[in-house]
Amino acid sequence: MIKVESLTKIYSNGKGIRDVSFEVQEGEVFGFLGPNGAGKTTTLRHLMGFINPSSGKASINGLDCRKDAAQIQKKLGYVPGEIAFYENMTGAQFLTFIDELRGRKDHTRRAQLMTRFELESDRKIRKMSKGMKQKVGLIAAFMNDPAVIILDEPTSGLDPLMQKRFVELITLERSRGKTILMSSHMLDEIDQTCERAGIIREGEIVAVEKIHILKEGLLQSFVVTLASEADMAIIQSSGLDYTPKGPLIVEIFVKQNYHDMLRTLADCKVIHMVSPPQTLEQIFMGFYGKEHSL
Ligand SMILES: Nc1ncnc2c1ncn2[C@@H]1O[C@H](COP(=O)(O)OP(=O)(O)OP(=O)(O)O)[C@@H](O)[C@H]1O
Repeated sequence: MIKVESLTKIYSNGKGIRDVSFEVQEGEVFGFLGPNGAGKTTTLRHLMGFINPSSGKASINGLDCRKDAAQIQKKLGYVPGEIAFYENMTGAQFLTFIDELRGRKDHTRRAQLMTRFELESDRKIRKMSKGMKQKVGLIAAFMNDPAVIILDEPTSGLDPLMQKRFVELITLERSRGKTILMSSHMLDEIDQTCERAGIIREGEIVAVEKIHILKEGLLQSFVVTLASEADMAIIQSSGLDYTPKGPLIVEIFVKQNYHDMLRTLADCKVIHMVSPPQTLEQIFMGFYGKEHSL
């Protein structure tokens, strides 16, 4: 359905993407993960046909993303990373304008999406926060009910409740057989919505895998507060991978060997223990070792 083949774009400053290849199957929700500046937007803009590649190609449903850009853009739902609107329109006026451009008469879906995202549709766009504009962008992309949707960091600016509503929307659209490609720098979000993901780092794809396989490589950390120096000594002689974080605090890194950590901690008095949310960084560290962070 979506096919990216050896796509390369080198900007005049030498930055860009190199030899990027991946495929998204029909009906699949595919995550495109990478830190800021990794090349996500550049790749997605090629899919929209906005830029010429230095080499390689991209296609959607057999159509060439550059040559057949107009045809692709008409059918696709797209939320860009930086959304530019007609600032003097209200949210409702903008959405009506888009519907008119597309010749769409049935506004039921638009109304449902406005309710889902609790859009204050009478507010002028120039007076909207980043999160409010993001909601308008999401509604505009989904209201046409497109079969293929490309989302560039779709939840940036959204508060946790709206992020949850977004995840629910993707789950619903997935069950309706939509093909979705979404970029993110947050593992959690991709974990909740996608079956597979590609990871991009410094312009190059480093992995394309099912999410559960990516997570198997995850280096999970636990920050543990111990009661005494004697407990610290147990950790020090345990063979566990850890970093001291304070006089009686350690961060223990685990890669599937949870039982080793639990056995060691069973001999200690643990005052407090927390596992910070899993990050993209931890996947990289799991794959390449702690010295190769992002
Ligand atoms: N028009 C441009 N001219 C020159 N360099 C560019 C241009 N657009 C992007 N870059 C550079 O190409 C690299 C990839 O940028 P890109 O915006 O695709 O990354 P990204 O993964 O989407 O990151 P972000 O989440 O920060 O937008 C970065 O080093 C960026 O500075």
